[in-house]
Amino acid sequence: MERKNWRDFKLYAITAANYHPGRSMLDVMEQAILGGADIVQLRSKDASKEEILEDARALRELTNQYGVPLIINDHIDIAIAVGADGAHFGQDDLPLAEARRMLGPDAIIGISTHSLEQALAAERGGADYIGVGPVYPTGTKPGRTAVTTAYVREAAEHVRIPWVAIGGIALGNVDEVLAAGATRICAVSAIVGSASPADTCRSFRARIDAAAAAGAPRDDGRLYQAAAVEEAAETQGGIGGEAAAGELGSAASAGGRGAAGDEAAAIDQAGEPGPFELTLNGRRELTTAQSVEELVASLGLEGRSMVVELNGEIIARESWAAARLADGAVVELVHFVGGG
Ligand SMILES: Cc1ncc(COP(=O)(O)OP(=O)(O)O)c(N)n1
Ligand SMILES: Cc1nc(C(=O)O)sc1CCOP(=O)(O)O
Ligand SMILES: [Mg+2]
Repeated sequence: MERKNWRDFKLYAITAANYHPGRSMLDVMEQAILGGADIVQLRSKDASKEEILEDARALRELTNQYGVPLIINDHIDIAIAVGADGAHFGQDDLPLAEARRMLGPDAIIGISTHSLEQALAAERGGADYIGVGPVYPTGTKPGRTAVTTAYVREAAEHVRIPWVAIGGIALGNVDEVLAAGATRICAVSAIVGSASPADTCRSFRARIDAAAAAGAPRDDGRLYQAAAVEEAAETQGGIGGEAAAGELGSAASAGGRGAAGDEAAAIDQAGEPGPFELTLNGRRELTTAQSVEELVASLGLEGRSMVVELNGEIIARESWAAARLADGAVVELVHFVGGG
């Protein structure tokens, strides 16, 4: 499995067995990876060292299978023993220089930070990435003071190494964190405690990608958001008017594909709809959604002001249920956050 540069990670998933009783850690993390988590951390606070080692070995195998980096929280010896890609430390853990000496120059070393001062010290100290949080109060680390999106804004402005927002982040507030400048998101309970970690990760990825694309220029030189608003206004008589300049929009890579005739739903031999691949905002995704309406719902975006383009054509909202998705469909979603 080809590995991408770990620095390009967007969605960081962390284990927490207490959030998924009755489901195995490996199954939950595999679902998270399939949904788009592109870095994984083993964080185990209550298990014995032996159990953590066993989990670490199993997770190493799984992450190797998918070419996803594995980070071990707290236990540097276990990180070394299982050949993890790196380790994550807290402010009161091993000094960074010592961790580097033990793990070597190629290891990914992360450290939690709760203020800009700590972030800049981590940069100087040789951290490869930092955690920025907890952005919101969270039951996963109860009693910690939330740093709020104010620290996210500071990190966006001043931190030069990769950083990831963490703490109380869920689909209901992730847009706010992205609007504050985060480009990478880490979630524990929202992912592993979800009924469908894969769908939740897909939804996170769609929001992260959407925020990233909002300011990116298209091939035609226009901003995605501006172009989508203009095109929607032309096609739908003004839906784009719902979005105000400067709002967080979402969009996708350029280019539609295929004709409307390709849009029949994928049905497997047994007559059951099976997962198939589409390109969603420039990313190849697996989905079982059979229509635009189902896709929007699977991303947790129902009720949002949104423009949908399918294979190069804008689909009016009243046609979402009828607009069938098929293998190879190219979908671009532009949703608008806030009003006025
Ligand atoms: C990505 C990421 N950020 C922060 C943390 C928290 O680590 P730490 O401060 O060591 O606290 P515990 O996780 O050990 O309770 C993290 N694990 N991952
Ligand atoms: C493990 C951890 N570290 C944090 C930090 O700010 O350093 S916040 C946090 C908990 C994240 O879990 P959830 O996504 O369930 O809120
Ligand atoms: Mg720790």
